[in-house]
Amino acid sequence: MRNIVREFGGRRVVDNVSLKVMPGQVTCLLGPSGCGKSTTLRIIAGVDMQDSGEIYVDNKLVCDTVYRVPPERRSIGLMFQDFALFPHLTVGQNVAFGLDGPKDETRARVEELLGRVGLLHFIDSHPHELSGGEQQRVALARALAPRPSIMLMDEPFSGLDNRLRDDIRDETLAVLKEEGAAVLLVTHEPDEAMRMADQIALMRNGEIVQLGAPYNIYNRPVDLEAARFFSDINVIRGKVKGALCETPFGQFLAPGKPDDTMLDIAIRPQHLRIDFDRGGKGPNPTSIDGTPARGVVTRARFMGRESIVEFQMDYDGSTLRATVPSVFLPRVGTALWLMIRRDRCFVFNAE
Ligand SMILES: Nc1ncnc2c1ncn2[C@@H]1O[C@H](COP(=O)(O)OP(=O)(O)OP(=O)(O)O)[C@@H](O)[C@H]1O
Repeated sequence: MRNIVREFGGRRVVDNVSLKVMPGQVTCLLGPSGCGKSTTLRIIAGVDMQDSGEIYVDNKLVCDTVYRVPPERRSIGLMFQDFALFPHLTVGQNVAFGLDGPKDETRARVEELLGRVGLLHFIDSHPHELSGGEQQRVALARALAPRPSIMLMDEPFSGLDNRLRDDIRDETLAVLKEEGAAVLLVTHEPDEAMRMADQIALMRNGEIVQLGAPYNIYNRPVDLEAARFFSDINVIRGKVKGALCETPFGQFLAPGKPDDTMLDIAIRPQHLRIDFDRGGKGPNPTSIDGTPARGVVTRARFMGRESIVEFQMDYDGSTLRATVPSVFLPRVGTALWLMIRRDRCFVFNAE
């Protein structure tokens, strides 16, 4: 899609979005509720129309503001959260629904897909005899049956309970990869995007603010909001002097930033280092971890795989949060020292 714009009542809901989705790849359109993800998907599907911009499938124009290929001829498969299987048709008939070739070819394709999602034995059952997760897999088989070039999926797993969801995500991903369609999956859950995506398009207020592989989006967020979208984050503010940012945790490199610029140093809770108090003193500063700052534990919670410890910092009374693997539960009131790994922090202009 190129320069897609969509307005409702003068408000830009999709703001100049360009995006390319490659065959055999899953792109996740990720963003908070209301940022315009579903509208984007509906425009690609052809059930809504952009105010400007173009859409191409396999390099052929399918829609601009004057020319428009109808939805059913766009070679696009759809799967939504409230995927409804036809209740009066069998599982096999549901999957065969969009196929119009010779009977034996249709039968072979239906069996191939049901086999792939592990439900061939349900071919003559009716949807109500299947669990939610099984119905979901039938819906996937149905959407993929006509070999669409593009699969559009809008929060397809949100109706499923948590434990089921992980398995279905993995299975779905395997089937999508085998079929080789270009997949655009809408989700507001970072975990889902990280799990599914080859490429994440992070969307905010109708715009794609960052596009990249999950690793890069997580480790090189464009701004504080992008960082915060993926996990809890601590922010320490500092002021630039001579390309260095002064903070209670020592200096951070701030190349190219003019003096007196206020910066936000952002650090995820798992990247704070905790050390013990030695009669009012902390560990010695190092080039990797900088200067330690002292805080007092205000809360400590055991979460199973990790523990979350909250500190009130001596330097300004603000709260920082650290996660530590396994069981480390300091008592409330304990003084400890925190350090920030230089290679794990993000430096942004202050908001
Ligand atoms: N037909 C419409 N008329 C007017 N406003 C609309 C219409 N469709 C969507 N909107 C508005 O556009 C904005 C974006 O909606 P959209 O459904 O694309 O967001 P979303 O990112 O998919 O959110 P969610 O995850 O909650 O579904 C919302 O504020 C919504 O109210």
